[in-house]
Amino acid sequence: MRPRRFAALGPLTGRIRVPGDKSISHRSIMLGALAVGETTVTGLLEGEDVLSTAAAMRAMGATIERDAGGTWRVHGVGVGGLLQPQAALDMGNSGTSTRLLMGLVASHPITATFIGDASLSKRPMGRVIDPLSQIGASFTAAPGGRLPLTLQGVQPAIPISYRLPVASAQVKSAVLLAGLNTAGITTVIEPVPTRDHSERMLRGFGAHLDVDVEADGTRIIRLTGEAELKPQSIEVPGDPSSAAFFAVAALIVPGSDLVIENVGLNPTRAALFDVLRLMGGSIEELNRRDVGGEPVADLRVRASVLTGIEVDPAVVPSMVDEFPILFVAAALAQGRTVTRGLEELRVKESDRIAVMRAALEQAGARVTETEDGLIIDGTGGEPLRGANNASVATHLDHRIAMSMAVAGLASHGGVEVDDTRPIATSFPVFESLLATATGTAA
Ligand SMILES: O=C(O)C1=C[C@@H](OP(=O)(O)O)[C@@H](O)[C@H](O)C1
Ligand SMILES: C=C(OP(=O)(O)O)C(=O)O
Repeated sequence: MRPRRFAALGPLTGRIRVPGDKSISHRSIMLGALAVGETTVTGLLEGEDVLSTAAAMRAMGATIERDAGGTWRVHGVGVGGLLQPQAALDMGNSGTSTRLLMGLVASHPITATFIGDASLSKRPMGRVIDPLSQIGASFTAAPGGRLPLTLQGVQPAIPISYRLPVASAQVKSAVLLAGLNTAGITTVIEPVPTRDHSERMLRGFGAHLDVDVEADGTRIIRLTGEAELKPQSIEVPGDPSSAAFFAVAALIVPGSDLVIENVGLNPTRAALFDVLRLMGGSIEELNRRDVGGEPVADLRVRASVLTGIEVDPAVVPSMVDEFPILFVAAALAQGRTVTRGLEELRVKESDRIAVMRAALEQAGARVTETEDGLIIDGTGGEPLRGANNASVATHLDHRIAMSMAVAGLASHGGVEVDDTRPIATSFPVFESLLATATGTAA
């Protein structure tokens, strides 16, 4: 454990740049590892989750290297060319690595064992075991469909048409990635749209993929299998899910005026910024442009008086990882914020509804937990009391650790986070950027 106390550090000012998008970074490595030739990636997130993906793709035959200038070079094996890994694939804390790689392995004639840390070993894998069993892969898993899990892939695999029972980009992506090495057309029917990086990037790498949108918004995604992927040169935009912590910190710490550069604003990801604006947050988009086929802007965020709102459950998939930090904003807002439709938060790195309720209460916020969300009565801009002497429990969850760190910045007594190590899974430079933005760097 590496505990740290976060207390008021003064306003956040100047300009910062957050690391590359985690979802796009995972996919850059995976698709590069399946292309024939050299894919180059700049701005890759060098967080533990993405490094777990890279290690696994190496173990299955790809060559993946970082040059001195920070560019990553991936030499792929070609679709169908993944090799049998010689040891268990350690996925660490990363759900995305596990579920997407299960999809890849499922349509190759290889067997792989997936292991992970205590948090990942509690997370449900049945949601990918189900469709991947339909294509013909077989599984032995710990009770409840959890890790450790051994997957025996199949060749030839059966092309399926699969309707997603949960709104999950990971499940969608697992099925599509399995479809890459499956003859025929693999179809995913997505009643509620989720992040579309897999679709964009599969097309970018030259796969044949069509998306039809029905009148009610259902998306029908068809991928033609036995694809030949062509190597790409990828520039990864900054991660909106990382920018979120600094955006909320700048809104709630009086006197802040911060520019966060190069933030990816794909509409399937960026709903937090819209919700914060609806609450009265001053978030301006500067220099809107395109980076690697994704919309990007610099965000200028100024301290603001926030007002509680009812968050429309329809936006949940477009900000699914941002609720912990939204709860912190709500705890400092004037009036009540109501969130619903968050049941998926209970199966992330921790049960993010229950864990944030406990942590925010400990810091002095007024919070009520419901089955599928939190109701928060904010302080109206007054700092929180702080967590006194007890540290808040983060349960190996990076987003809880960073959210409660930000809560500490807007508290009288500070907030001690019990373990800051998990922050390195998605945002290894979080603490150093915080020091930069608050002018407290050594
Ligand atoms: O596809 C992805 O890259 C991700 C999808 C989301 O998970 P679910 O698909 O399980 O909602 C998200 O929480 C995760 O951080 C990254
Ligand atoms: C849920 C997350 O990631 P993963 O599912 O990849 O562990 C996250 O980063 O908040």
